[in-house]
Amino acid sequence: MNQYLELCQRIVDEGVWVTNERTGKRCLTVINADLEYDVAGNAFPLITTRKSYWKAAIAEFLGYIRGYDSAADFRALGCKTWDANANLNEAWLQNPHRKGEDDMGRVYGVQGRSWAKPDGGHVDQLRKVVDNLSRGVDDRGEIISFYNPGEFHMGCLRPCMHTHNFSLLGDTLHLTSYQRSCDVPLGLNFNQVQVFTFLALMAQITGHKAGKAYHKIVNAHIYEDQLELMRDVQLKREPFDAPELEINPAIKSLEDLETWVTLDDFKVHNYQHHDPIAYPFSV
Ligand SMILES: Nc1nc(=O)c2c([nH]1)NC[C@@H]1CN(c3ccc(C(=O)N[C@@H](CCC(=O)O)C(=O)O)cc3)CN21
Ligand SMILES: O=c1ccn([C@H]2C[C@H](O)[C@@H](COP(=O)(O)O)O2)c(=O)[nH]1
Repeated sequence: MNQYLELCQRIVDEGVWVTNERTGKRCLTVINADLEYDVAGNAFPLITTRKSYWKAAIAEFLGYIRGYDSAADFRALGCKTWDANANLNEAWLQNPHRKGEDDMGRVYGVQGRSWAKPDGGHVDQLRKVVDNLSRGVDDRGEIISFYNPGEFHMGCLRPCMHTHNFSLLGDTLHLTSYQRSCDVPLGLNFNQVQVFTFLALMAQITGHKAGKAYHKIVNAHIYEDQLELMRDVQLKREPFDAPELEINPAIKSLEDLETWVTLDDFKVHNYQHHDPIAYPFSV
């Protein structure tokens, strides 16, 4: 929690104003942040200085694992976070590749599970990583990348957390995740949960101990309409200790994640938090 608050404070103290053309808003911005999560010690990186809707964050990631491309499928899992990008962004609404209501196009999970090959067919990046790790193999390329510049024009948003690189050291699995752009008040609250949970889940289904997750962020920003709430409300609060995440031990394979797993298979213990803060969202 302290590393999150330190990043927020650093943006407030040292951030530079940058105008963002896509949203038409100014963002207070810093470059480079390195966060670390102790998955072995189960210190779940939930924000405690406001109420965090962690279930929606896990639902969003489960949708990526399943390769979803429709905001309706995300809603059915319990997460509304793609409604705006799928249905309210003017540039995407006019894009000829948009297949209709709720379509997100070839983003995130679509690239992770079915990256189109130029010579035909598709690559299932996640399946390959799961298969290798399950056999105890780390070929130094256990990478799942959502970042496909050749198909940016076919999706509603370029992926922000774009690459996940797994590493096996002995019987312990580690994860390094890369993020190009980070809405610190809203997105990071979710992304911390997702990096942590992805490592915990992958260790569980490939039969390894979970180690550390390293989260590397390039452009970390606070939108102009979020700044006051962050500086004068959230940053004035004292954090509580980290809660713990419990994952149903019956989840044993990628097929389990693809088929029957729901948010009921995840529980958080000892989550003490301050009141909710409703930050404005930029489409
Ligand atoms: N500007 C922007 N920021 C983001 O963080 C973001 C995007 N766009 N577009 C794509 C996804 C969608 N994500 C989102 C979208 C909405 C919330 C959000 O509104 N969170 C609220 C309430 C969540 C709920 O009730 O489930 C929050 O208080 O955390 C969070 C992440 C993260 N990403
Ligand atoms: O997982 C996510 C997804 C998105 N974001 C934020 C970061 C930016 O504020 C916007 C994306 O805008 P771009 O113009 O494409 O950079 O969404 C996030 O923090 N986490």
